[in-house]
Amino acid sequence: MNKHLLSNEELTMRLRQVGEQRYHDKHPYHVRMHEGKLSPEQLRAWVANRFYYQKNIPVKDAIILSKLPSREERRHWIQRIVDHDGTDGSEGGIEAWIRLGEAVGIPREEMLDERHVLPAVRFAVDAYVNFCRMQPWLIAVASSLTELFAPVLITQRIAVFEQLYPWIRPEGLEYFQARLHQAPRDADHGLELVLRECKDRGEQEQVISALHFKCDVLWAILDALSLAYPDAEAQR
Ligand SMILES: O=C(O)c1cc(C(=O)O)c2c(n1)C(=O)C(=O)c1cc(C(=O)O)[nH]c1-2
Repeated sequence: MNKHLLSNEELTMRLRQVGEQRYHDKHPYHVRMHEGKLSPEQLRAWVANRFYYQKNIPVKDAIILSKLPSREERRHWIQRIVDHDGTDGSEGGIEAWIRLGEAVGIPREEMLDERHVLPAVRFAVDAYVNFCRMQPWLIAVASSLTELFAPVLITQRIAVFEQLYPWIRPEGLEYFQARLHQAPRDADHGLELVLRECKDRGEQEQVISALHFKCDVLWAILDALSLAYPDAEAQR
């Protein structure tokens, strides 16, 4: 059995492999979204359900914040909460996602009252928050590393929405534009912490498993959407 401590390069490669194999861009629902094949109803369902993920991100980041061992790391991490919850004069990601909802035709109150949120989406997102609640901070931080893979995908998504879904009002894309600089910054910090703090091979394997778990959360959200909003061809 090969139990040596992985080098930073090796660990980074193992983490990237998890994304290459299991990130949600490979899910059929997501593939169809990026091929321009989702119906307006399917796209609205994705936006309304992803809102439950978005609104819980700062909650799980507050949980991680409370566990971080140093002032320096908390100073860094708190920015994630500000990015989503906003501050005076800058509304933040949750508001931007509500506007994305409006831009695809979902009234604000329908986003806020969660009427479109599927039970399995709720369970998947709650599992992510609870994972971060229960696990040591290093493992919780590692579960956020799907953000390593998000910038490429979000860059594509902006172009896809503009070109293949021209009925989406352009102001809806502001959320994704903001993530283009927030996500790489967050991913770099998360990866730096993981590489620096993993002390043995056991911990290294645990952070890889945490990323695996997180990919499963994102995958399960899309499984739920596929079941509730099947393709027109599949219904025939
Ligand atoms: O649209 C996407 O594909 C996507 C993916 C992810 C991700 O990989 O978890 C995040 C986001 N967006 C995102 O907007 C976001 O704020 C975010 C925070 C986190 C996290 O786990 O802390 N992931 C993601």
